[in-house]
Amino acid sequence: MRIGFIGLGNMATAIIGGLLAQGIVEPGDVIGSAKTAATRERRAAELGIEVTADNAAVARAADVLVLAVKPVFFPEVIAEARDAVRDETLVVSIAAGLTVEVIEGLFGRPVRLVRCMPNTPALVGAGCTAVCPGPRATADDEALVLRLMGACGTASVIPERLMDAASAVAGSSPAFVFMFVEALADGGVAAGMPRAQALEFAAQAVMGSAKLALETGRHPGELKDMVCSPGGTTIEGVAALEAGAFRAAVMEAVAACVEKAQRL
Ligand SMILES: NC(=O)C1=CN([C@@H]2O[C@H](COP(=O)(O)OP(=O)(O)OC[C@H]3O[C@@H](n4cnc5c(N)ncnc54)[C@H](OP(=O)(O)O)[C@@H]3O)[C@@H](O)[C@H]2O)C=CC1
Ligand SMILES: O=C(O)[C@@H]1CCC=N1
Repeated sequence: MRIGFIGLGNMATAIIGGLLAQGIVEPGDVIGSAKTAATRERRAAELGIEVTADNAAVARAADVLVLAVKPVFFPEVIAEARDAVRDETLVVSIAAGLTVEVIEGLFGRPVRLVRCMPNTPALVGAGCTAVCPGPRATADDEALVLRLMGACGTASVIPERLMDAASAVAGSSPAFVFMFVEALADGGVAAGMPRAQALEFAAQAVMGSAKLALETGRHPGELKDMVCSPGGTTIEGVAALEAGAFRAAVMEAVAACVEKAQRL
């Protein structure tokens, strides 16, 4: 099975890196295209994959064709690739906001299409991918995408009406988490910690907290309460976050992402 990627940016690279690290594919199984020679050369060197400037060549070579350019470039890359997409080619879109109907409209004919919303932790096998099979995708197509993306973390089928929400909560949220990690570390540095140590402690605490929530299944409020000793230090920090409208800011960030996806 050959997997083709049109677009070799941040997300495609995270998926390819994850698939290679998990041993799901070999570098020779992957072909990709990018706009600039600089990106093509960098990805070929980093990942050992075949690269080309020719999007149609990627579509011709691929059993699974992943469309991994920004939504605004979908019309032009699909125009270049569509004649090379065969009836048996499985097309996977990872674009935010673009519905199955819109993508099929760009192909001008029915295609076997699965929409996915992955995130960059796929690179280290800890991704979270929402999967939405289009009407012409078969049960085998769905199973294949779940197997591929599941190898890079978790992968779950969701209805298309929830894809914009999943795009925010899974796709975009790593950016918010990294901002939080950076801010935690800044606070540690302000209190005298060396930068590298503060970053390591902050990232490890975030990872451990996520693991605790996932593995215990306990409500995050209960887990928060377990940290707040009566009259202790943590509740002072919780009060400071509430004064800064921390949770409202996070909810507004999710809503802003959803709104933007609906406009794409
Ligand atoms: N980044 C993320 O965390 C996530 C992104 N996504 C989705 O993934 C898609 C890609 O996003 P992201 O990886 O962040 O974007 P990037 O900007 O990092 O990468 C886009 C890639 O597309 C290439 N490209 C642009 N035009 C063409 C073209 N005409 N033919 C071939 N390749 C082209 C670019 O090439 P070059 O480098 O040469 O300019 C680049 O390699 C988007 O649709 C986004 O919604 C989904 C989930 C998470
Ligand atoms: O910012 C974006 O548009 C993409 C989609 C989800 C994460 N990154």
